[in-house]
Amino acid sequence: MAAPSEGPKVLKAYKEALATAASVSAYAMLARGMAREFLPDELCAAVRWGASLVCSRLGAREKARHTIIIRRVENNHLFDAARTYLADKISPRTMPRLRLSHSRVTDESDGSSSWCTLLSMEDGGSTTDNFDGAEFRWLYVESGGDNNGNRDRGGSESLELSFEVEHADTVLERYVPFVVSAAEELWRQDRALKIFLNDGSMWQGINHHHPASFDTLAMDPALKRAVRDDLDRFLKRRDYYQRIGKAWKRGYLLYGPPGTGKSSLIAAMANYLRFNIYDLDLAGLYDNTCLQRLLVDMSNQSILVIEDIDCSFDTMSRERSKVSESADAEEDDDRDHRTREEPKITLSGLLNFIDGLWSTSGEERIIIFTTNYKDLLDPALLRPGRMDMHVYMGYCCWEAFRTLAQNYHLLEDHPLFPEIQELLAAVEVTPAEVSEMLLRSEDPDVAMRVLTEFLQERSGATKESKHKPDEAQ
Ligand SMILES: Nc1ncnc2c1ncn2[C@@H]1O[C@H](COP(=O)(O)OP(=O)(O)OP(=O)(O)O)[C@@H](O)[C@H]1O
Repeated sequence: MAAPSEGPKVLKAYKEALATAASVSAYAMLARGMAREFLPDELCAAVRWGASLVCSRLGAREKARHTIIIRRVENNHLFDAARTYLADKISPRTMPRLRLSHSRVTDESDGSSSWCTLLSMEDGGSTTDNFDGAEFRWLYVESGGDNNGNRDRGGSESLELSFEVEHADTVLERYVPFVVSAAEELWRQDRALKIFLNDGSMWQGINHHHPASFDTLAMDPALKRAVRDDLDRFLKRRDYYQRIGKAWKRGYLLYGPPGTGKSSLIAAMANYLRFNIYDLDLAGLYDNTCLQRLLVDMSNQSILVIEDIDCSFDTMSRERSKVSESADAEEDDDRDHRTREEPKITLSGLLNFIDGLWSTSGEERIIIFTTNYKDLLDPALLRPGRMDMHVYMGYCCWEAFRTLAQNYHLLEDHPLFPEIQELLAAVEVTPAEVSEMLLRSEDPDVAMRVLTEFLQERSGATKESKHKPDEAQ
């Protein structure tokens, strides 16, 4: 610290320093102004180049960044995809200002709507994303609109994606496709599922809230894994199907006795994939034109289900002759006329039709046939390459029972388990029958006893304990 006598000297030196600094900056401003005025553009550019060279030698040069602008304009799917993708990246924890909107979204396939909540950035907000070792920076920019930020009145919105120039190839070839597919996956997870039933040649949709999932499905664990893995592979194979020139579709034949979970498996697949279900009733169809219209009206990412395929074509013929008889009695109109003709839809016709139509229009389609009697099926359906996977839904095995015990009573273990395991190995009961027994009581002990007695009865074993008053239910 300076001594008191030195005070005035220090003050003077300080004032001189200030004056010097002021004059240096004044000279610098003057020099910049003069350079702009008097130096030719070429010389200025050369000076800038020289300066950047010095900087780069010193390692201080910033790498050149390029920017791609994605504007919000009608039909620019990419803007919506990027916004959805970013909504999943940004968080009120890390960003001080965010916008939250709650809007009604209309499903184009059937006109129904649902509500959706979306976080987005404010004007000037930015976030950084890392992909394959490259850093991508997103900036949200708004311009125009009225003073209340109403962009409907002439304003515009865009997302600016900037990156170091060395990543220019990555951005278009890999990063943008990645953003789009991530957004599509988020949309898929968010959307409310629907099940469509055909009323003649029109689909009628209702919300599909079936709770079945692969976790709650009682079936052989290895088979369950195989089905799930097959679906995963199918989803990832867009490019593969394109390369081999085949429609991006997959066929499953589910067979087994009634009550073994074929419908539950379909619901679990739909929930897993987030695909809508189109449950086709062939008996309601008059001819190929109806069928064609229904198939064309299906959206992508959907499952076409034809249940009890072994009797569908018989039923169709029966329905047709029934209508024919009544039409004979009442006498003709146009529709009656058609009903007198022979059935126009055959199984192989249907299959060829699906192959043809789906290879030219839709993608990501699954077709599922179910039957209780595989032996009765038309060989056209069993031909190699026709249905990609045959899934046998069988009687309740021990592993399947464990799933049901967990579903209904959260039971991992129970003193009656060993006996139930032995009985299940000896008798044929469907998961539907076991479920029904488990639902008889909310008390796990009682439910286990009820099931044991049921199984004993089935196996014809003597059940002494059943007649004891305290155990009887
Ligand atoms: N494998 C299973 N896992 C879980 N629950 C099952 C299973 N199988 C049957 N259930 C129960 O039984 C009910 C009827 O089963 P589901 O309709 O899925 O059988 P299905 O094989 O399709 O019968 P159907 O051939 O008669 O159409 C289901 O709602 C479910 O509660």
